[in-house]
Amino acid sequence: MTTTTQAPAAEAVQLWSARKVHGAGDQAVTALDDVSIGFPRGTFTAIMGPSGSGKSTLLQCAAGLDTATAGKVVVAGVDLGELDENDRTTLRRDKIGFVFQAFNLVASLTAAQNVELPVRFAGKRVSPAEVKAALGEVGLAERAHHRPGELSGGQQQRVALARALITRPEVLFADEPTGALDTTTSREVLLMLRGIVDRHAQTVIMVTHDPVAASYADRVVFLKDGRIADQIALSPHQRHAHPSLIASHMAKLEAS
Ligand SMILES: Nc1ncnc2c1ncn2[C@@H]1O[C@H](COP(=O)(O)OP(=O)(O)OP(=O)(O)O)[C@@H](O)[C@H]1O
Repeated sequence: MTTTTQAPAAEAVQLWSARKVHGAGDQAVTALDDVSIGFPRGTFTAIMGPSGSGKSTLLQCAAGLDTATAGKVVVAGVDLGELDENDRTTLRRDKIGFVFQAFNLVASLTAAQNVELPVRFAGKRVSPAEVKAALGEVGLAERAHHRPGELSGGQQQRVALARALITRPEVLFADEPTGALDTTTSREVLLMLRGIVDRHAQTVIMVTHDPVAASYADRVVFLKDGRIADQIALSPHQRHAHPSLIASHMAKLEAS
């Protein structure tokens, strides 16, 4: 894999003038329009914005699941534009964790076997102690042998979180991780995300429509029409307490 050192060490992910155009000709849609932003290591960023503002596109380009049409995306010091598809897949496997709204667990496997999967995919030996520790970290050590169907939605998302973190990724991308959960279980998952940032200096980038979910982050970035329209930094004592502040920024953005 080609490695470069363009990214300042402090940034886990950096976009420079990133542009993404879907389709061509009359059908062309500019989903990301000259976006430059850094995601410092050990921080939790929420990405919000109206429907169609480019949140998923930003996440997909930043995670190497899609390629920017122009500009540069650097993850863990590696310029994604310099990688071929194989190297991008390797980078995603080794450096990036994902959690999705739909959990995406394998129904026939136990919680422990689901958590082991990324290690197996990387062709590495699975350490039962590490799997146990990963499940312990999300409070599910006692549920290691349960299948997803025997777990609540919140517990399934916590297994997905343990699976995403077992490879100690440089960055964890979360796409509406609480979208399918009720208020109580959402809170458990958000506290867990907050905890891995605070305790393990994990970098988390989360797309959400929910101001309450966004209020667990250090920073909320608002997109509109493919551009960064606004940002708010939340100090530790402002967090959780200000979903209404975030909601009012969103309302202003949607009205403008
Ligand atoms: N594969 C695609 N082909 C064509 N247009 C696309 C494609 N993917 C996204 N778009 C368009 O790009 C723009 C940004 O889409 P994107 O999904 O990134 O927005 P979003 O903010 O995540 O939206 P939502 O909140 O509704 O999920 C939209 O206008 C969308 O229709």
